[in-house]
Amino acid sequence: MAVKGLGKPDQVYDGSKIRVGIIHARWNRVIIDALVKGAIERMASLGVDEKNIIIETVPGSYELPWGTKRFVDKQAKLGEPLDVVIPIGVLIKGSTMHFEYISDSTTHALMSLQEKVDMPVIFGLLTCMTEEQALARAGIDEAHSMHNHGEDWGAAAVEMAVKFGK
Ligand SMILES: O=c1[nH]c(NC[C@H](O)[C@H](O)[C@H](O)CO)c([N+](=O)[O-])c(=O)[nH]1
Repeated sequence: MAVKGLGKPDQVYDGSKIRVGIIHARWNRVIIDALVKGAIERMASLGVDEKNIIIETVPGSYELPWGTKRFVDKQAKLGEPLDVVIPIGVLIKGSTMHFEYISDSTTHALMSLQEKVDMPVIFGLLTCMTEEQALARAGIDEAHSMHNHGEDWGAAAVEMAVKFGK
């Protein structure tokens, strides 16, 4: 019996009235693009209009917290406020401690950002020890051994925006 992973939603949420921001890093781009595609496809399947999915990018995962804050502010100023935002980044362990410092600091910053922007900030940061782990979690490894985690993030975004929206 599969234990790990996102369980079935308690109901199917209608995303037709929400606006979602996706802000993604550009490091490890092949994996990023698969995750973003998975999130968009899942949100579209839940009724989110593709014109209500706004995409922004930053250089790397370390820039996600500040970039997300400014992205949310910019959309509000444009009169097109977001209901939820999905920062997406892929960190892959290298031979230094860079990975650990960025993973830890970015995770904490994204968690606390929710209070500042007063909206759900979905955790779309993959922190992987190997490239194979990252490919698998984007659903693009040879064996297709895992589902695309971007789909889970898209589903979480719709649920959190619909359930707890302002
Ligand atoms: O998004 C990532 N940024 C990475 N570094 C760049 C970092 O996020 C910043 O963009 C950079 O330090 C400039 O601030 C990564 N590594 O270093 O391995 C990585 O794996 N993923």
